[in-house]
Amino acid sequence: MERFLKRWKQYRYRFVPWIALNLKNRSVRSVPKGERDKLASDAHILQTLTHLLSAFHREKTDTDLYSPRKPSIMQSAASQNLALMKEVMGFTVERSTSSIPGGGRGVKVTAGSVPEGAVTSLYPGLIYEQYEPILFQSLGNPFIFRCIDSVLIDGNDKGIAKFLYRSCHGRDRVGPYIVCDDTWLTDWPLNPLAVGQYVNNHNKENPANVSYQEFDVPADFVFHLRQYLPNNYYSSCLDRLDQHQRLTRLVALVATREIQCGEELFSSYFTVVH
Ligand SMILES: C[S@@+](CC[C@H](N)C(=O)[O-])C[C@H]1O[C@@H](n2cnc3c(N)ncnc32)[C@H](O)[C@@H]1O
Repeated sequence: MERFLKRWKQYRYRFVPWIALNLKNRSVRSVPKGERDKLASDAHILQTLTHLLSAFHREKTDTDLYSPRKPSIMQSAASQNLALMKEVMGFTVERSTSSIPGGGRGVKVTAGSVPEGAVTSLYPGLIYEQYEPILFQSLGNPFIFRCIDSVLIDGNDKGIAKFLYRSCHGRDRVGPYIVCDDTWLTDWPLNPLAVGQYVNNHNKENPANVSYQEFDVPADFVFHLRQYLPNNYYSSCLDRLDQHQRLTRLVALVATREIQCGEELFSSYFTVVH
């Protein structure tokens, strides 16, 4: 019994509500604690993001919030950034129908091939510290992701989650500057990496090919590139002395092997930390 309880506590269920109903699908990714959990180093993730987001910014078209967001402008800016992703990273990923029957949406590699250890996507959403209230947002919500340190990220693109993300996005503007991206809530994400919330859990026929990895964006990250980061905090900057001096939690989905064009990404919703 004691052994059972110990193992139980070691589990880190990434998506609690769905996993609770799907114990038959359970299989586990086992990781050692701390740095050794990392498939890609923090320096590699930071370098990838800086290169890619700098390319977006260099080629930026006028999609600023102050101007009305016309679908045609947003669509062309999103396609342009997808092309830049291919140029900078050598591959693209996009949301599409999952190959798993009844699996809803999934994410596929749509151009090039993903090398092992590459950042394939990011898990967007509003970040909650473990002591912050999330009960109402979590009801019937399959998009609440749990980090290894129990920080929660709500990546739902509908309902109250969408409303709260949008309102925090507006709240934290610094003058004309946007400090996070909210276009992942639309059909035209300006950061094409921000589709990790649609990655489905692996099954027998489709073993996992990506793995979640927490990454904290340093406080001195290039300020004008923050407009492409698809995460923001639920808590107000007024609760903290300087919102923009704090680390920003991201979750990267890192390739565990080379993934070819046309393949779907699959993760493991279960992780055991030793
Ligand atoms: C984080 S969401 C993933 C995106 C989701 N497929 C969608 O269409 O929005 C988690 C939900 O995806 C579905 N899902 C994930 N993995 C699955 C699998 N292997 N088989 C069937 N459904 C799956 C379940 O409905 C689960 O609640």
